[in-house]
Amino acid sequence: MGGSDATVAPATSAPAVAGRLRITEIFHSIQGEADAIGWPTVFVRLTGCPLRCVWCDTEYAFHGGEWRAIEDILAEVAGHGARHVCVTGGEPLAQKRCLVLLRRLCDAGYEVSLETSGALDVAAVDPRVRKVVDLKAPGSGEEKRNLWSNLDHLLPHDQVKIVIAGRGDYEWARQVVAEHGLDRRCTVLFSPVHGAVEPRALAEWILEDRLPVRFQLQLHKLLWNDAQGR
Ligand SMILES: C[S@@+](CC[C@H](N)C(=O)[O-])C[C@H]1O[C@@H](n2cnc3c(N)ncnc32)[C@H](O)[C@@H]1O
Ligand SMILES: Nc1nc2[nH]cc(C(=O)O)c2c(=O)[nH]1
Ligand code: SF4
Ligand SMILES: [Mg+2]
Repeated sequence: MGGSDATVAPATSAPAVAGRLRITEIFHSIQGEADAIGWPTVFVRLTGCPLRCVWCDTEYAFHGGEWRAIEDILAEVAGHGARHVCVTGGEPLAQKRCLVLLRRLCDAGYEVSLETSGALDVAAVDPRVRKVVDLKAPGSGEEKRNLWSNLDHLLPHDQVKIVIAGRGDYEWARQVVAEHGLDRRCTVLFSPVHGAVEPRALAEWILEDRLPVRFQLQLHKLLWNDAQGR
């Protein structure tokens, strides 16, 4: 085999302990967003995010968390007994090993979705994962972070989500959808920033303009109005 250097293990046989991720929380709830809305789902929330969207509802995931081995995460997920798993954050793709977690979850047979900011490259995400890729509108304060090449990696089961803080964001989003033919690539979701724009106003703008996009509300906030968004 020629593998005389015992300190260099091939990546595929690296012990589980080397595959740690920083995790804020793992919890079981109703999926409140995107295509899998309504399904009982286990959420794996990875710690840390390089963005600072002004309306972010998950600032508690920016810092802290606990380093956990992938095997340990998989065991806790399994213990909840759900078919759907959502990997979110923070920004999950900011931790490289997130790609391994996603692959392992798919291998284990779960329906896996990934919530991502659209600022990090999604090219290496397992194609079995349903990617929910945000495009950050100007009202987020993070428009400059959009990685437009991510649009080239969208599969029909993926979704693009634009979270809208007002009429200006809506007009930006309408133009982006048209310019990039987004509705021909995958489902496009428009979601109001919780508490910032009247959901009915956004619904009526979409109807008035006959936009080929899907309106969504964060169902968990209607159900629980929990500051931690469960
Ligand atoms: C907390 S983020 C975590 C994943 C990733 N960082 C991202 O931005 O997609 C999950 C989703 O919640 C959305 N979100 C965060 N704060 C929100 C708010 N105040 N109102 C509506 N959606 C919000 C984000 O836009 C994103 O689609
Ligand atoms: N119930 C519930 N559904 C969600 N879908 C996406 C979430 C997220 O924070 O990414 C989320 C969340 O925080 N809670
Ligand atoms: S990218 Fe996601 S987690 Fe990061 S600040 Fe924006 S909404 Fe919050
Ligand atoms: Mg949330």
